Amino acid sequence: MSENYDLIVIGAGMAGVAAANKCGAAGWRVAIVDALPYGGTCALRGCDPKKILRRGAEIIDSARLMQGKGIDPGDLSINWADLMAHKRGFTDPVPDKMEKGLLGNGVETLHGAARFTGSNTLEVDGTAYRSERFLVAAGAMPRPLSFTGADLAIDSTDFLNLEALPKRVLFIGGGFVSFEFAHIAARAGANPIIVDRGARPLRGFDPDLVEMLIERGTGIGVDLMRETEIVSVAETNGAFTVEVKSGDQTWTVETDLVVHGAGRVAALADLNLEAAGVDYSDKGIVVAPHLQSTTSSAVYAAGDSADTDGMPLTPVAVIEGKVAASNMLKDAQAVPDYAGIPTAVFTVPEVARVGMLESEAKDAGHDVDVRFTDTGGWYSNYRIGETSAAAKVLVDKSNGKILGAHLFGPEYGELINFFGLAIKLGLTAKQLRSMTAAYPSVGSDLGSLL
Ligand SMILES: Cc1cc2nc3c(=O)[nH]c(=O)nc-3n(C[C@H](O)[C@H](O)[C@H](O)COP(=O)(O)OP(=O)(O)OC[C@H]3O[C@@H](n4cnc5c(N)ncnc54)[C@H](O)[C@@H]3O)c2cc1C
Ligand SMILES: NC(=O)c1ccc[n+]([C@@H]2O[C@H](COP(=O)([O-])OP(=O)(O)OC[C@H]3O[C@@H](n4cnc5c(N)ncnc54)[C@H](O)[C@@H]3O)[C@@H](O)[C@H]2O)c1
Repeated sequence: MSENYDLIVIGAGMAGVAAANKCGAAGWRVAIVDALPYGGTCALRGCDPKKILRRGAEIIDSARLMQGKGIDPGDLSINWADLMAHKRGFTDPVPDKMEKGLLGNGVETLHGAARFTGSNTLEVDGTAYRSERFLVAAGAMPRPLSFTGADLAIDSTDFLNLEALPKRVLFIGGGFVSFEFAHIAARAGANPIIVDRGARPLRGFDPDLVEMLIERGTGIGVDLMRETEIVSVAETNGAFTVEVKSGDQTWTVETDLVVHGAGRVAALADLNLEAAGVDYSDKGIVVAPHLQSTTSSAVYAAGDSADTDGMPLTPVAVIEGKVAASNMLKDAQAVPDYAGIPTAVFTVPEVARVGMLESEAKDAGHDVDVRFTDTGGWYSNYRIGETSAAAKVLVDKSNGKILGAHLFGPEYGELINFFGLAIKLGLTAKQLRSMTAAYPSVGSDLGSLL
């Protein structure tokens, strides 16, 4: 057994690295361990590579929107292999860079799968370690699916590494992963189908704007089957027959690829948390609001593997990693501030949200002024040929404060950040409207939305 550490961090993703760097820089003896190359989901298998592929889709879409308006898209197309190489130009250097950054902060970097052996001990591929504290930042993994042939579906990581994109692609689930990837696939020449068991996909987003997104998707060839369950998947000669069921009707869909977009669960199964006396569920480690395990004082958790009020998103993972680190360093009980954290589904165009949904605001008893605007005809959309765009801003009538903002349109994934800041600072709609934006920028539409 090696000597005592102040902290061992499990998982070198956004949450783990933020915490390890902070505690290492503060002079603690810190080690971090990952079973995979350093970088975690966001940088290697999620947000960043996804948005590089999306760039290809944006260019195709932008050119098509300008057809007959001075641009001839001709046979403009995505070269999938080259786009993938462009993606690897970003992802390949990440593990080295991240490890160097950690070493620079005095953090020891370990490689292998960690597994608890007691409340203050764990082993990494057979080597034992002891620490005063642990931060579990192990992230999430695709939810195990139980229908026959579920193992024939590839996951989001596999999709982001595809060497070639086949023509027919079926996505299981109507969430972030399926919508984002289907929008990329359609612009790359595929015919995507999204199969969702619910009546309303992207449930965390404004239903009116999601319906506009679905209609926009239909226009580019993204099909959606609602209230439809997957019964089974079977493979014959490299193609797949997917049996689906809606109500009492059952039918089959032929496809070349099946992609898992049916949600993710905390990646805790291999950690042997029972040995450390740590309570957990599919949502993550059960923690107090200050991110300490409710059943083991030596263990903290952050990011996708912590069961908190924060959504499983990168900005949340970073905030939680930093707050957990600060609480451990100071023996304090600070609570992460989740106010005003925006989220976007990076379809083309994107749908974005910050703060409350209209239904949440009304259920919470707010007297809500719902300011809905169809911005499809506005200058900023006319300029680029987009006709499908809208915004819904929720203002509390009692004090003028912004309760929520919901946007669907090009560049609105940037515009949403202004609303996030306004909600975090508790600004009123009038105060936000007092901002002067560069003109003509999408930011200059803000005043008119309020
Ligand atoms: C396809 C996709 C796209 C996404 N796009 C976005 C986006 O655009 N914006 C956004 O905000 N969020 C996005 N997300 C979510 C975001 O990636 C996650 O919320 C974020 O990366 C979580 O960070 P984390 O540090 O909690 O976990 P992770 O980054 O997943 O890191 C966990 C690490 O722990 C390691 N690990 C697990 N178990 C062990 C063990 N036993 N021993 C050693 N190491 C272990 C794993 O190998 C992994 O590297 C996306 C997710 C996916 C899947
Ligand atoms: N842009 C982003 O921020 C971004 C992008 C991708 C992923 N993520 C994160 O990753 C998480 C996982 O994403 P996701 O898209 O896999 O999940 P999700 O939770 O967004 O959506 C899953 C969907 O699958 C449906 N579903 C579940 N089981 C099903 C089944 N058997 N058959 C048919 N439909 C089924 C659900 O009803 C739901 O609509 C997200 O919650 C998000 O936090 C974020």
